[in-house]
This record gives sequence, structure tokens and C-alpha cells, in this order.
Amino acid sequence: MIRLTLSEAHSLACSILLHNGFCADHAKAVSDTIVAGERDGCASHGLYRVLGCVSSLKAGKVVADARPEVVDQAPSIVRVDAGGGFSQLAFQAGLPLLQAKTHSNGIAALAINRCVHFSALWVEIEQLAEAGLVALAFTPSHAWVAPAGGHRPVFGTNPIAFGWPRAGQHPYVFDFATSAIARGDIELHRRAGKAIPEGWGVDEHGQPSTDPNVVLDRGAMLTFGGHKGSALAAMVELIAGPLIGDLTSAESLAHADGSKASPYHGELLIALDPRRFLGDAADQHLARAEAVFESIEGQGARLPSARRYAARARSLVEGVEIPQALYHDLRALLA
Ligand SMILES: NC(=O)C1=CN([C@@H]2O[C@H](COP(=O)(O)OP(=O)(O)OC[C@H]3O[C@@H](n4cnc5c(N)ncnc54)[C@H](OP(=O)(O)O)[C@@H]3O)[C@@H](O)[C@H]2O)C=CC1
Ligand SMILES: O=C(O)C1=NCCCC1
Repeated sequence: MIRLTLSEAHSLACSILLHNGFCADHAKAVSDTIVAGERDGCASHGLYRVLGCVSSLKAGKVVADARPEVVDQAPSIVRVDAGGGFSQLAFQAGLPLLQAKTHSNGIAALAINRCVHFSALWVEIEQLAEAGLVALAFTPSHAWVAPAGGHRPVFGTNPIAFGWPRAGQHPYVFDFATSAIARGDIELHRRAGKAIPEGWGVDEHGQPSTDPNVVLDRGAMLTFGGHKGSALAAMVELIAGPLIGDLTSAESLAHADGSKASPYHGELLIALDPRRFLGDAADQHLARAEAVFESIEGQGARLPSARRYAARARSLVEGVEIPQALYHDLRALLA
């Protein structure tokens, strides 16, 4: 393993993106989320993703200097046209108006369109929850996941993230793929030459497979929780696809046209302001919510994101470790 400080990790990511043709704003915004992923122990959305950014660019499937355009779509809706660039700058561009509309109306949505998307959603949800808002985010990906009862890919890995603000501590955040596991994790198993657990995927005949090559290249991934995860995956396709006038996971995969490019589609975020729901009673009710978290932790269970926040605290002191092979592949992109 190779150990890097967070600042070394950021310079490595940023210099690769710049060297390969991304403009400075995208290189920085993308490196911020990639290094946040590595820092928080989310290797599937950490430095490994730099490889996909560069291959998406080489395939002509991402605009390296896209300028997001913010549209004031409706009293409670902000739309950002990412112009074929990565989603991070588009989110940053839409965030102030989303927050302002949420404060005015109590609830508002941000629809990001025409973005290339590869990042973990907690990065965005945490910012909204840190600002005192309850937040949800959804995005499709490429059609890699079979519906419950079938074996042909229809859905993306379609993550759902939720954030809840907490006074004086990190927000409560969960963020999971509606597939049994993120595709990035299966890709990391393949890179490490490791089998995957049963339940993550099937072969082309619908038979269980623990071979990442079979699941990734010929078979299908599975949803989590059978028909329940399948229905949630369909919901994400609908509300972060046709509802916002953007591509489904099947359409995104067709757009990639056989390349290994990251998915191209939209993202939907919804924010709610407890102060508009509750007025002066907001603090009292948010304090009551703490009993829910206490009763989870009080019996030895952990909150989602607790592992991530602990990894963050460690990485800030110790830096991060990445596999030697990944470091080698990243350095090769500087040649
Ligand atoms: N942009 C895109 O198109 C896509 C992005 N992704 C991203 O991939 C990432 C990983 O997804 P996935 O593989 O499903 O994630 P995981 O299954 O690793 O984790 C999902 C969530 O469950 C929490 N969790 C895990 N174990 C426990 C436990 N024992 N008790 C309580 N909570 C727990 C995690 O918290 P903790 O982190 O603290 O362990 C996390 O919030 C996500 O960040 C997602 O946004 C996924 C699909 C597509
Ligand atoms: O890990 C995943 O699943 C994905 N991550 C980024 C975009 C494609 C799907």
C-alpha cells in the first residue's frame, strides 16, 4: 500500500485531471469529492475514480470545461444544466438558490441535467444537512442491475441518500446504492483478483455468480432487499430520469456507446427546512429526534455514516492508503 497525506492525494488527483485536459474548476471540484471519498474510507468512490474521469474524457463522453447554467425554473424548483460536464460544479452552482428557495418555501428541489455523474451522494447531502436542512438525493447510473424476479439489467445502481441535521454533531446521513452493493466495489474486487460474496450478482442465465468478471461483463447485479430494492431502484429511475427530463440508466448506457464512460444523466435533490415546518418549535422537535438516534446507539447498533466519520478523523491525522497498483495506474496518467 502507498500512504498519502490528504493534500498529496488532492494534488495527485488534480494534476492528473489538469494534465489530461480538464479545466481548473472541474479538476478542483472533482478532486474535492474524490479525496473526500478516499478520506472517509469509501474507496469505491475515491482515487480509483480518477481513472474513470480520464477514460470518460478520452471516450469523448464528458465536456472538460463545461460551464453549468442555473435556471430559476419555478417557485420551488432550481434547474442546473451541467452542459455535459461532471456533476460537482453543477451542484455547487445550484446550491445557493436551492438553499434560498428551501428557506422561503419550506421545501425545494434541485434538478441537475445533462451531467456526467460518478460521485457518492453523501458529499452533497452532508452540505445541506450541515446547513440545517433535511435532504434527499437520487441519481440513476448505467443499466447494470436486474429487477427482482428477472436477470436482465434494467436499473442503474441508483443510490438514495438522506441527511438530517443534528445540533453540535455530524448530521445523520445514509447513502446507499439500491443494488446489493455499489458497482465500484465489485470493480475493486476485480482489480484485487478477489471473488465477490453471493447475492451481489448473477451470470447471463440468472445463476448466482461470485466472479466479478462474469457479473460485470456478462451477467447482472442484483438489487438489495429483493422486490423492495427493485421498487426503490425503479423510483429513482423515474424521479431522477423522466420527471426531470433526463435519461434513464438504459438510455445512459446507450449513450456511452460501448465505451467505459461514466454515466450521463440527471440528479434530483430535495431539501426541507424544519424551521418552515415548525417555526419556533423547530429546536424542540429536532431535540426530540435525538431520542431515535439514542435508542439505536443505546443497544450497541451504529448509525449510518459513523464508520465514515471515524475514517475521516483518522485520515485527517494519518492520511490515506491506496493499493500500489492503483498508485501505479494513476501515475501513468501523468506521462
Ligand atoms: N453516483 C452514482 O451513480 C452512484 C454512487 N454510489 C455511491 O456508492 C456509495 C456506496 O454505496 P453502497 O455500496 O450501497 O454503500 P454501503 O452498503 O457500503 O453503505 C450504505 C450506507 O449504509 C451505512 N451502513 C453500512 N453498514 C452499516 C451498519 N452495519 N449499520 C448502520 N449503517 C451501516 C453506510 O454508512 P458508513 O459509510 O458509515 O459505513 C452507508 O451510509 C454511496 O456513497 C453511493 O452514493 C452508488 C451507486 C451509484
Ligand atoms: O459504484 C457505482 O455503482 C457507481 N458509481 C459511480 C457511477 C456509476 C455507478
